[in-house]
Amino acid sequence: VGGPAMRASQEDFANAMSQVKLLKKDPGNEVKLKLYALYKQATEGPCNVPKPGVLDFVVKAKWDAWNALGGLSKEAARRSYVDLVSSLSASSSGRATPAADGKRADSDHVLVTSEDGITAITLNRPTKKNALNTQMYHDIMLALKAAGKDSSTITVLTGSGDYYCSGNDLSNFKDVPSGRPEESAQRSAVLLRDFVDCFIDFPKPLIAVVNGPAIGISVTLLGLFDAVYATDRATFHTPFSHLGQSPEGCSSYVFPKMMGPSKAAEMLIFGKKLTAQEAFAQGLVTEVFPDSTFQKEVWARLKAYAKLPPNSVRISKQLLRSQEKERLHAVNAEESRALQERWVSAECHDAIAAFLSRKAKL
Ligand SMILES: CCCCCC/C=C/C(=O)SCCNC(=O)CCNC(=O)[C@H](O)C(C)(C)COP(=O)(O)OP(=O)(O)OC[C@H]1O[C@@H](n2cnc3c(N)ncnc32)[C@H](O)[C@@H]1OP(=O)(O)O
Repeated sequence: VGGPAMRASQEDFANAMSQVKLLKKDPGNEVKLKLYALYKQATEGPCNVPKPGVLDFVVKAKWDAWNALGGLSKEAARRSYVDLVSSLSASSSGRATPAADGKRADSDHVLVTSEDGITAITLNRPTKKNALNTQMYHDIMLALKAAGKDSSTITVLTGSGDYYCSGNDLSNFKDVPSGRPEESAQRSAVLLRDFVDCFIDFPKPLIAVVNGPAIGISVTLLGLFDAVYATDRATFHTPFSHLGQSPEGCSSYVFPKMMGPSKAAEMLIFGKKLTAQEAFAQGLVTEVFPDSTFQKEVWARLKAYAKLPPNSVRISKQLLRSQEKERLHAVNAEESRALQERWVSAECHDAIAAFLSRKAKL
């Protein structure tokens, strides 16, 4: 990614730092900690100052928030800071926000819980079928960075409501400042690459609990998970050509290896939607469960896995991934570059416009 995006981002960052002082409403301690952490990460990089004593509550809370960002790049931290300030400014001034549903986009859409050795990240935007808005990409990255370092043995991604995830929020395309589509496409490509990198580099077992239909990027990423458990109600759909786009999530490399080139082409080029059983037959899904017992059976299984010795599990995961890591990063970079071009194409614009004007549905 070239210099212009970086310079623009630094300018945005400086503006956001000024804006934060003008907020009319106090955003609350949790948000203030998040802002502090992102600011430190953006300006100084990962936290490497000694951990303060437990009795020094405020300093400890700040340190924890900064430390939780792990190795998040300065650039990604800057972007998250800018997005967070912009959503706060919008809500404090009553303006419409970039979020597709008109509400403030914040971590309410990505819930994180940690229990029984399992950190669960839940996509929680059921009214939009858990479509991923920009803030959610950032929140998932933060959640993964934290989960990679916490004491849990395994990490789970799942959805709330009837969908697992309907993929990229197509309304993200509405937020392009007029006259700057190339810049916006470049920013999105950087975000996409950073986002997928977090899955490639995730250091412990990552398990998808696919509670319903999955579309787009939520399907392609499954190739980077260590196990994928699906309800028999789930479907797997990657309609990239219909949207004038191209595959991401390393699927252009992982899917052909996993299911053979022609089955991968049916999905990734021609947009064939798979049932859960078909996805199982292609190796994309590890096991399919009846919807009526899905949650009970899967969580019982996960709790048993989470009792395994965490270090052993982590080392095995890393060994399995290490052979392919470099290649996956290269594929991710290439796919992100291709999408950057697709996003400014007429084919893509027409498809998104059709969805947004409700002329098209998958
Ligand atoms: C950093 C950027 C990275 C980008 C990476 C590239 C990623 C690519 C992809 O993920 S491509 C896949 C994109 N997804 C789609 O094309 C799905 C679009 N949605 C639909 O076709 C349908 O909504 C449906 C099939 C998911 C569900 O249909 P139905 O059961 O009839 O429900 P509704 O259509 O009424 O949906 C309810 C509500 O949710 C909104 N919604 C659903 N999915 C999305 C979405 N992906 N983007 C935006 N909005 C979505 C839908 O508009 C409805 O909203 P409303 O109630 O009308 O306000």
